Amino acid sequence: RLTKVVFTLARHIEQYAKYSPSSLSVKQFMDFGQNACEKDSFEFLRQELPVRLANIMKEINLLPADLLRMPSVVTVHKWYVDSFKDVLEFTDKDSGDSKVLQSFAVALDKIRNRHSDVVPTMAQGVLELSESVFVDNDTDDKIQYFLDRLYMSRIGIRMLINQHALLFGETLNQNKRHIGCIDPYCDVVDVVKDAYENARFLCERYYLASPDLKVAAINKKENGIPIQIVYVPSHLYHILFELFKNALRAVMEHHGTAAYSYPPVEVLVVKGDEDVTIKIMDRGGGMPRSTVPLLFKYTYSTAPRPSVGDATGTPLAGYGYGLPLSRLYARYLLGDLTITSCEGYGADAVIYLKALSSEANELLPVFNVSSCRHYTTPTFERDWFTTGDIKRLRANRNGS
Ligand SMILES: O=S(=O)(c1ccc(O)cc1O)N1Cc2ccccc2C1
Repeated sequence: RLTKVVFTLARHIEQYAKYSPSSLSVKQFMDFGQNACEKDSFEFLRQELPVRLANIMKEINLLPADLLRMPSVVTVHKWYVDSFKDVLEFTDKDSGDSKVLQSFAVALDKIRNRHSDVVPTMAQGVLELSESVFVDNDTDDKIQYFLDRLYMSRIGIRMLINQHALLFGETLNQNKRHIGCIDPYCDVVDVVKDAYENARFLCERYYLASPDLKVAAINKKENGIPIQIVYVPSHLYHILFELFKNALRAVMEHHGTAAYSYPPVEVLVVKGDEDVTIKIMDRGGGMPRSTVPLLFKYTYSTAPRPSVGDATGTPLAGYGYGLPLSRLYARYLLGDLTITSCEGYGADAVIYLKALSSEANELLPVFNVSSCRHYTTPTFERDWFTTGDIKRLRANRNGS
C-alpha cells in the first residue's frame, strides 16, 4: 500500500515537472485581475501550482546528500510534498461548484501558512550542514544556486496564491485602487520615504541618532509628473527597507555614534524609457571590493555573525538573508539589485525595475537538463589563473 502511494507521488511529480512554469507579466496579472473570474483562476492554479511545485521538488532531490539529510531540509521537503498533494486533490473537482472554490481557497491559505518559515528553516539546514561537515566550494556553489532558485520559485508561488486570495478571498482589499497585491500607480518616492522612516526608527532606537534622507526624482519619460510604476509595493518596500538598514548602520558605525552630525543618505530616482532606477548612496565607509560578493551569499550570511558591537547585534544587523532575498525580489520581475562599494568612502546600492508592466515578466526557475547539470557536474575548471591560485594549488597538492 505504501509503495503504491510513494509510486504515484513520484509519478505525479514526474508528470507535472515535464511542464515549464508559465511566466506571467505584471500586465497579465493586472488585466486578469481587472475582471477576475474565480473559476478561471482556479482552473489555472490547479495546473500551474503543481507545475511550479514539481519543478522545484525535482531540484530538491538533486541536492548534495549531506544537505538533503539535514533535519531542517527534510522538514522543508515534506512541506512541499504535502502542499503538492493538497493541490492535486483538486485536479478532478468541478470548477463550477462554489463549494469546491471555497475549499480551494482554504487549501491555498493552508499551503501559504505551511511554507511561511521556509527561509529560516533552510538557513538552519545550511547551518546544520556547516556544523556537521566541511562545506567545500563545490557544495557551496550548489547551495547558492539552489537557494536562489528555491526562493525565487517561492516568490512566484506566493504571488499566485496572494493574488487569488486578495481577488476572491474575504479579506477585502485594503486599497480599492490595488489589483490584488499590485498597485497600478505605485509612487516610488512614497515607498522610498516609507522604507526610510521605518529604518530610521530602528536606527534612532539603537543609536539615538540617524542620518537624514535626501531624495531627488527625475522623470525623463513624463516630464514633471511623479514617478509611478505598476508594481508590487510590498516587494519594493522589502528591498528598500533592507538597503536603508544597511546604509544607516554603515553611516552610524563609520562615523561613530558620538558624531555631531552625519552625512545624509542620498537617493536618486530616475524613470527612463525602459528602466526605473533607484540609487541609494551612503557615506558609510564602504567595504573592500573583494568582500561585496559575500553580501549575497547564503552560506556567508549564516556563518556565525561577525561580532560587531554588542552581542545582541544591532537591529540593523546586516548579513541576514536580506540582501540575497532583496536581489531575488528585484530580479523576479526582470529588475536587478547591485552594490558598488568605494572602500573608505561609502557604497551605492542600485535597484533597477522595469518601467513597462508588459516587460515586467516573472523570472522563474525551470527544471531541465541544464539545471540538472548544475547539481551533477563539479563546478568547471578555473580558466583564469593568478599567483594567488598557484599558491593555493601548490598548497592543495602537498595537502597543506
Ligand atoms: O558594504 S557596505 O558598504 C554596504 C553594503 C550594502 C548596502 O546596501 C550599503 C552599504 O553601505 N557597508 C555595510 C556596513 C555595515 C556595518 C558597518 C559598515 C558597513 C559598510
